[in-house]
Amino acid sequence: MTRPLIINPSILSADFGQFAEETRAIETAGADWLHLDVMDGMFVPNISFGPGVIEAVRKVSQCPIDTHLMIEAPDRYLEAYAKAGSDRISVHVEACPHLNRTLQTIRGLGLKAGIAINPSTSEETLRYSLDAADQVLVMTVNPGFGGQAFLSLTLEKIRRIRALIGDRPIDIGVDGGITVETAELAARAGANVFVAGSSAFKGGPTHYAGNIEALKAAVARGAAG
Ligand SMILES: O=C(CO)[C@H](O)[C@H](O)COP(=O)(O)O
Repeated sequence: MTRPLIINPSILSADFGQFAEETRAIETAGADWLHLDVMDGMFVPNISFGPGVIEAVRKVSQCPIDTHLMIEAPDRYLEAYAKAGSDRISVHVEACPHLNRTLQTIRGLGLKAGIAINPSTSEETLRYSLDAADQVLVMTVNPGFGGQAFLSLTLEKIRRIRALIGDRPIDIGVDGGITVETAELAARAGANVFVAGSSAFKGGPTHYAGNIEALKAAVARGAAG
């Protein structure tokens, strides 16, 4: 099944001192969704922000908000991130012993449910939860920090996940080290949602439209094979 190609800038790479302006600028530049990276200093070795920031983004943007919880025991916070204005929430397979239940809870809150998977985790961990998911978010770096290099070993995994999904209406996102070059490779492998931090925000607001246009052209080339 063909899914729409989505450019999903990660707010982690925005200038936090100009948060509202940055959010508006990246949306005006052509962002399809906005990706909000929540880090707890436990599941990943970095701390980012909590529901207050999602609420602030919701106030200034019409874009779908794609919240990525890089946290331990995410069930504790699903309601808070839903209330804050998320449209989609992804949790890590590595942080959810009862993944199917967690995904059902997210859907029960009226949101799309996503499963994020680390580079060293097998795609087999997804098999029995796919029917409860709307998205698989393939980490193409080890999560925790922006600006890392794309791990090419994940391309084969994207292809395997695409096969595992079959014709179910599930998006495959890629997250980490997404540039014009790696976005094209990931699209060719079967991804259709592209989280871009550094490459979307590089050069400041006057470059955002050009950055997003270049990413859109790259993923269209990749998807065309
Ligand atoms: O989840 C993430 C890191 O864990 C981010 O989404 C990632 O930071 C994207 O940034 P970049 O495009 O610079 O790699």
